[in-house]
Amino acid sequence: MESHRAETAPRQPFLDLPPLNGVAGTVRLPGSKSISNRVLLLAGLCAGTTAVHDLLDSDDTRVMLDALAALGCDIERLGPSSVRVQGLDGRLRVQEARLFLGNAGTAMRPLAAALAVLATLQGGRFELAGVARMHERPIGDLVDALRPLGCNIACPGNEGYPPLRLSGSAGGALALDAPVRVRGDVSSQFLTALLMALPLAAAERAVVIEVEGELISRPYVEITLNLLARFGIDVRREGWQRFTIPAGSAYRSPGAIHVEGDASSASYFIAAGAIAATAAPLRIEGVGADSIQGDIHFIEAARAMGAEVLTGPNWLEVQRGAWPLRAIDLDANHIPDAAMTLAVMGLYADGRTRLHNIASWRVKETDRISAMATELRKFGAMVDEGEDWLSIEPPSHWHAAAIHTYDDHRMAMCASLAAFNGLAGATPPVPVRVLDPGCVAKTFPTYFDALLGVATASQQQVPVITVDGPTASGKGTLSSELAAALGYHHLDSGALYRATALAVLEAGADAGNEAAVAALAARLPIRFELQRVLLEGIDVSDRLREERVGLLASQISALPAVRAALVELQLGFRRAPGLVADGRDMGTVIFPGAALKVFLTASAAQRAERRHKQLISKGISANLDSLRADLEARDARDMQRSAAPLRPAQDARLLDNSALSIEASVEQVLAWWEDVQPFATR
Ligand SMILES: O=C(O)C1=C[C@@H](OP(=O)(O)O)[C@@H](O)[C@H](O)C1
Ligand SMILES: C=C(OP(=O)(O)O)C(=O)O
Repeated sequence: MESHRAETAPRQPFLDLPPLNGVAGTVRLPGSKSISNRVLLLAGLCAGTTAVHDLLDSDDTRVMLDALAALGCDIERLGPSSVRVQGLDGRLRVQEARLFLGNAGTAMRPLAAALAVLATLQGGRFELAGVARMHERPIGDLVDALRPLGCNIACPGNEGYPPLRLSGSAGGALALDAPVRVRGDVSSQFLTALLMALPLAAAERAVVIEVEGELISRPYVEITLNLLARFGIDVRREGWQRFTIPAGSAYRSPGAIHVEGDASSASYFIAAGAIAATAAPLRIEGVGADSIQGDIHFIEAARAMGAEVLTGPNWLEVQRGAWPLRAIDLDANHIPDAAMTLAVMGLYADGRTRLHNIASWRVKETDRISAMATELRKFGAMVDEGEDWLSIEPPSHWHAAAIHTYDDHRMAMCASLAAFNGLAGATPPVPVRVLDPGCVAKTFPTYFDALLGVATASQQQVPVITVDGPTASGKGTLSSELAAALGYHHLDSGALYRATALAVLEAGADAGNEAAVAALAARLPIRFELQRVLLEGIDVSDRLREERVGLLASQISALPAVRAALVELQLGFRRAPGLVADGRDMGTVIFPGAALKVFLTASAAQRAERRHKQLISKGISANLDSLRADLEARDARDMQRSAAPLRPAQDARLLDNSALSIEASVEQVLAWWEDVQPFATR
């Protein structure tokens, strides 16, 4: 399943968040999942083309886009978050397709209904499947609503659950004389699905849908009605029980449509603001009080807990009000997704927070009542659960915990909010390990970047791993692999010296003038981006590897004033979630308090051989003996220089990788890293 994930989501098996102590700045929300998938499907069904702007790019929308493409819709990318969809005008262009819909309820349910209706009227065979959890999420109430209309639907796995097989032959008809009856107490998506599918059969007659029993998650049906209206379908609603699609209804493209930011995704930042925006409000852009999404009402719950929220057109500003937060008792049926965020806010409250009427949590990405109870207890909270409720009392003593996320994006995003525990008085503040952080790909692939873009941590709390060692010991490769495995930043301090050397060469400065070189170092306009080094915005990664640059770097790095000039710059790389710093004096001088220090060595013969291979593979001829002599001379110079000589820190762990593969070295360091972590692995 992970292979289907949006590549912008984290890939590592866990992400350790250090204790966070504030939030500030502005965050821009990704598009709403619920709006994106509805708009895509409606654009696919209607006549004409629809340009969709600010579309969410995530696993859930990708499966919808792929499904529409498989059904023969032309989809043109207009930009990073815009597409143009050529609709099918209600006529099947493809008679057979197998659609993989991941774990997207907003794709599975509406597509099932639309394709069941179209296959019955026009003929066709369609198979709809998803990930294993999707096959445990009920769809029986929708199947039971469609079968009496004459739709042929098989559930080859378990009755009432996906996968589904939908089939029909051309010239079929739907039995629509009696109202279509659907239950609404398990998921509102079944009603939504019928409301989007049945306009396809309402050209000549009105279609009536009646809800049996209670309808849950009602605001999502409002999103549906709102968007149907944008596409030319004016549904008449009588309470929440009866919906009439008027005779003569036909989908009409609005031409262009803009997707609001996701109000459920906003909840994590509203919570972060309520907990940690103490100096100035956190600004959240993309959604405002006039949103058509029901989860905007999360604001009221957050206010009840103490948040100060200002709203405007398409923006929110959130600041801490009451502190600790006030515990609340809330019927959260209207905000099933965002209410999970309230459970985590409960960790910061002045008593017991109780959420009820949330039975649907049990049939979503995971059994969310049970998952939330299990995981929040790991922090030390007292949590009780019932069939349709959850109550949370904050920890009296916080524990560092490794949180299982159950392939549920919201569990991962919620867990991250526990990293503010220092503000709740945790002593010491504890880090939070989020297992499988990549599951946020479902609706918010860049969530952790967004959070860490506005969250602050005290530098002392940000973990550092240092990797020092002689030239060609492989510390660069080891460090970048470690950083990737942990989702940490990487400081290649050697590159700073090389970049300074390049700057000296470019400026034609006198390399012997220590003060002049130090002045250049102090103003170095350097940036690291995706494994590339930029100097004044220009990619100089390859030039930094040039021989003359390396030689000069080695020379100027012996100058104390140059080393001093680069200290601040290096310290600045210590940012959440953590840092892997490689060089020659990382553990001894720059980060003497690092939680883990590695001193990497390999025999001179091995290192010379590696460098030789590297050069030969680039088509550069090289002599093994002279390479080895150069290396040994460089070692001697590095070890004997007076300013920060190359030597292991007293508390460094030595790793001789002469006979180790890169993977084995990475594994060894990760094992050492685990040794110094406070997480109890359960
Ligand atoms: O229609 C929608 O877009 C949704 C409806 C809700 O589901 P239920 O109606 O199953 O509660 C919600 O949880 C889901 O994330 C999105
Ligand atoms: C319940 C959710 O998703 P789905 O659309 O798959 O039902 C959710 O996003 O929290």
